[in-house]
Amino acid sequence: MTSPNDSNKNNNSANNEAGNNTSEKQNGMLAGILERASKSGIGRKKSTPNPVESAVAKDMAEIHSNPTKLRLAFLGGGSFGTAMANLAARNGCDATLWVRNKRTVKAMAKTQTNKKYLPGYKLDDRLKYSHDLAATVKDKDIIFIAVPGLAFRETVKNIAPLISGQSIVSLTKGMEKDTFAMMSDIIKEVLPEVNFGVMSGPNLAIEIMKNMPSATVIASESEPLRHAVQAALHSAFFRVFASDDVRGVELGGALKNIYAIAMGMAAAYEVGENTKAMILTRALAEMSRFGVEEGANPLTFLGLSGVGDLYATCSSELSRNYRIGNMLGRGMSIDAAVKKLGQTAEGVNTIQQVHEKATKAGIYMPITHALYAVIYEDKAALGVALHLMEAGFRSDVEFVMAHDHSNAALTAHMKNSSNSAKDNTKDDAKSKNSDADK
Ligand SMILES: NC(=O)C1=CN([C@@H]2O[C@H](COP(=O)(O)OP(=O)(O)OC[C@H]3O[C@@H](n4cnc5c(N)ncnc54)[C@H](O)[C@@H]3O)[C@@H](O)[C@H]2O)C=CC1
Ligand SMILES: O=C(CO)COP(=O)(O)O
Repeated sequence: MTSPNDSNKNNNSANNEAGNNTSEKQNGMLAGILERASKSGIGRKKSTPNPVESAVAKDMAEIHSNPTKLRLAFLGGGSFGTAMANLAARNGCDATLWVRNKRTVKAMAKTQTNKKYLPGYKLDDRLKYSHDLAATVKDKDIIFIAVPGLAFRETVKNIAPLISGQSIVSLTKGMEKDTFAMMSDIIKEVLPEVNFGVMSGPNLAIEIMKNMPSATVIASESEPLRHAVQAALHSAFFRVFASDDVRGVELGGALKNIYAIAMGMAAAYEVGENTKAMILTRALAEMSRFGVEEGANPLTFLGLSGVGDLYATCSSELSRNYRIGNMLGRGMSIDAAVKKLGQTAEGVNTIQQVHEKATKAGIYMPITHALYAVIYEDKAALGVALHLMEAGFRSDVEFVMAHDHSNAALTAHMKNSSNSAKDNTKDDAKSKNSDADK
């Protein structure tokens, strides 16, 4: 199998002569960043297919022409697990949705709706429901997990003894509390032999239920798994794109929740479009900067799972994170806002994890730190926002362009000019005094 890296190498050598100047220029522009991303190897390394991968791989050609062969489990009966299971069932796959509560399962099977999380939306007749985890997971090709980040490890541990040849795909956009583990880290830790992927993108569940055209990204090192997920979920309403940057795609989905909270809060203050554009764009810079430190490819943040999801969640009241921010902006405490929402808002925990990690690692994340100060240190939002605006000179798009991002030279120059202006003023004053003395 040829990896995307191999084909890049071939293209590069074919274009070597003609493209020398351009490629030097690009190397200069991306100086160090791509190198750091590839050195850390996260999300870029191609592992040798393991026995689990071969379960999907061996049927790949058939799956492509006939996705109905796929047997899929969806764990987590909230809005997203239900929406994705429904898409798969509608595509004709053998799809089972596992929900932990027996009574809820009975009600869903009877009414073919998810009354609590997606009220009023009829689910496909072919979707099956179960509260029996072992029966749901057994003999499946792919297990999609859509439980909140805080319940992810427990869920993976519960299915671990049931895994024989299944692949796992995380749909969760969270981070584990205190460990800073992403969901793919948890899968690797608990089930090191298992073939896995993560799916993330601008996918507000209710819009998907309304058949509003949407797109997402499946990221995995395994090409067969990427294809199988595309075959399972792709439709005229829902496009599934592929990536091999697991870390970048997963971080995009988790980090954007922080900024959806910031934007919801800003909206409560009735900020203008310029302000929203500034927050969104500087959020993207922060996400990419953090991503690079974590071994992601910064260019992934320009895709659906980065800027795409950032835009969707920062602009919509359908986003639970946005709604939390809005309630905070209207003066509610974080505990009261979470209680009122009554659904998952991953950003509440992600702010804490990223604040802590960025502080320890010295990663410049001013918006995240500012939000943390407002939410968890009870600082006044307007004062914190003013402080952000008064921060020193920075460069634009410094996460992909090689800049001196502290702008040290310019800052020093400004300092010198202001010092010499002060000296001149002193000199003027001195000479005025001495004139007066005369
Ligand atoms: N709702 C959306 O539009 C999207 C959500 N996501 C992500 O999907 C994940 C799940 O979110 P939603 O479905 O929206 O959440 P939700 O708040 O709608 O539902 C969460 C579901 O998880 C279940 N659950 C909680 N703890 C559990 C445990 N220990 N074991 C088993 N089930 C448990 C709850 O009973 C509930 O059914 C989150 O990480 C979210 O960021 C991703 C894309 C879109
Ligand atoms: O991730 C989402 C859309 O892509 C859903 O966002 P919320 O979790 O903020 O509702």
